Amino acid sequence: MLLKELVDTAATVAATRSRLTKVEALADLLRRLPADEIAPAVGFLVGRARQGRVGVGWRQLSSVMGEPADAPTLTVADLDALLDRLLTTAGSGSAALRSTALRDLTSRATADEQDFVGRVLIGEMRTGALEGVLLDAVARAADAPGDAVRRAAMLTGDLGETARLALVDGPDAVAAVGLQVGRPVLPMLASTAADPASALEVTGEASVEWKLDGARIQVHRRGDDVHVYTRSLADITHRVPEVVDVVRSLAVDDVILDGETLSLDEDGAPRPFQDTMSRFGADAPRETLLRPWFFDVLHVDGRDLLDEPLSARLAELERVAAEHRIPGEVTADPAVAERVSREALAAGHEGIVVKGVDAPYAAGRRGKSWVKVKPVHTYDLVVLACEWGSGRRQGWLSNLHLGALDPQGEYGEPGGYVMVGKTFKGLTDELLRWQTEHFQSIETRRTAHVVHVEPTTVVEIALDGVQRSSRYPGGIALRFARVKGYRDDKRPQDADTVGALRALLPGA
Ligand SMILES: Nc1ncnc2c1ncn2[C@@H]1O[C@H](COP(=O)(O)OP(=O)(O)OP(=O)(O)O)[C@@H](O)[C@H]1O
Repeated sequence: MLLKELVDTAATVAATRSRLTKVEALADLLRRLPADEIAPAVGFLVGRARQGRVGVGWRQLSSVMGEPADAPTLTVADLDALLDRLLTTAGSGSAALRSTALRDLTSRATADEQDFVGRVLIGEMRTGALEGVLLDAVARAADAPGDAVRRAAMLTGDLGETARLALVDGPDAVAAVGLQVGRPVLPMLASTAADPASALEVTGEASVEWKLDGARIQVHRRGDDVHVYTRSLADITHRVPEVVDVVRSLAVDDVILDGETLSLDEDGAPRPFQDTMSRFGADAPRETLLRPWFFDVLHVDGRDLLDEPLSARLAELERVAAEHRIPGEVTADPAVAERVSREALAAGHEGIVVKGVDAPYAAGRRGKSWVKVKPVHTYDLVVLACEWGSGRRQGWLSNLHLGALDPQGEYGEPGGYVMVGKTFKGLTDELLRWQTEHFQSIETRRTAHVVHVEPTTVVEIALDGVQRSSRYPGGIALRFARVKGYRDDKRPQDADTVGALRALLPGA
């Protein structure tokens, strides 16, 4: 298929607020795509190419981009092949080869296509809300039930593959998608309540568990083969050998476990969140030892447990990984939940997660079956720009410009980001060093004091609240914002919304 058809559909989708019009436009496109272009096309549309990030920066791209072509000739397969090429061309002498490949393709693109290709390569496709719409479009185009398509997407963790399955192999193949050891599923997520008693009101009798302030892990073991995945399903097995050892030591053949990992200091107190996350980085130092704590089990020795109630899954967890369970208690009594919360906070953790004992494991959903309660508000925001520091921080990029997601396009393009504040608090020397290098590598332009960057870096910010402000376009500003750490495991479209922050306004 000509890339132009995809670019035009993306433009139609961006230009309308009507969900139905979006779904129809996408379904029409999906029906017309040849089988081998379905998965690549879906990846482009949702801003997640099959190949992942291929390491092209804005600067490199603008240096090769020449005059656009007059007539559209590029195909979806051409762009997919370019990404494959960029991914496999690495090492010495590769920069010139990569530039040539980029120049060849972009010189054959029309102006609209150049813009689209640029956004695909940089990973800046602003389609945060598009995944749900796309799943509806797949269901419509394949004449398959929406629920089955959504479930298949959660279980495969792969929208493109789900679309291909639905459109090529048909609705029965979608319905047959199950858990597979070795293929990560999207994690179940929690909603939020103000205190333990209100959380229990939502869930009824619940497993009230410590909320450890580490990083989410999902581990898959088949025989001796163990894989560890992050919240965003990246495979980090080789970075966490001590977690692999723990999983290998369990008395099972096959298992899928869900949990949290973090490092403790000599006294058993949790180390700062940043220490855990830094272990997930590419050349992370190994000086802190990670420990896994598991809170759920999705599969044991040939049995899928996803649809079993939590009470049954916890009984299995106790059987297979008793020593590595997260602390918690099953109760319907608010006083007990309060006590568990106090114990978690006293031990230096973030709060609790309250989970209804009858609920199945809802992969990829943020529902009412899991409710988190944390006394300190933290939000995930996207870095839009960074200011050069002064004094002791001279020469370092320091003060962050923070953006919240604007899914509906209240302040600009839907899926864009609205600036809501700045902070340079909470940054360690190590983070300053890292961010100075990182932000210059994703720079889009700069002025004397500020480096503007691609909105791709998610940072977790603790705050005391928000106030009304005329300084920022969203009309709100963060109060006492401080950096907790970078969230490599989250995508920019997972950032918190401007609406969620506005809800913190006094009297909102
Ligand atoms: N006992 C627990 N049960 C579930 N999640 C836990 C638990 N302890 C810690 N966590 C962490 O808390 C998160 C649950 O909150 P949520 O689903 O909102 O994810 P999140 O968006 O990563 O939130 P947060 O930034 O608050 O960790 C999980 O992703 C996991 O990393």
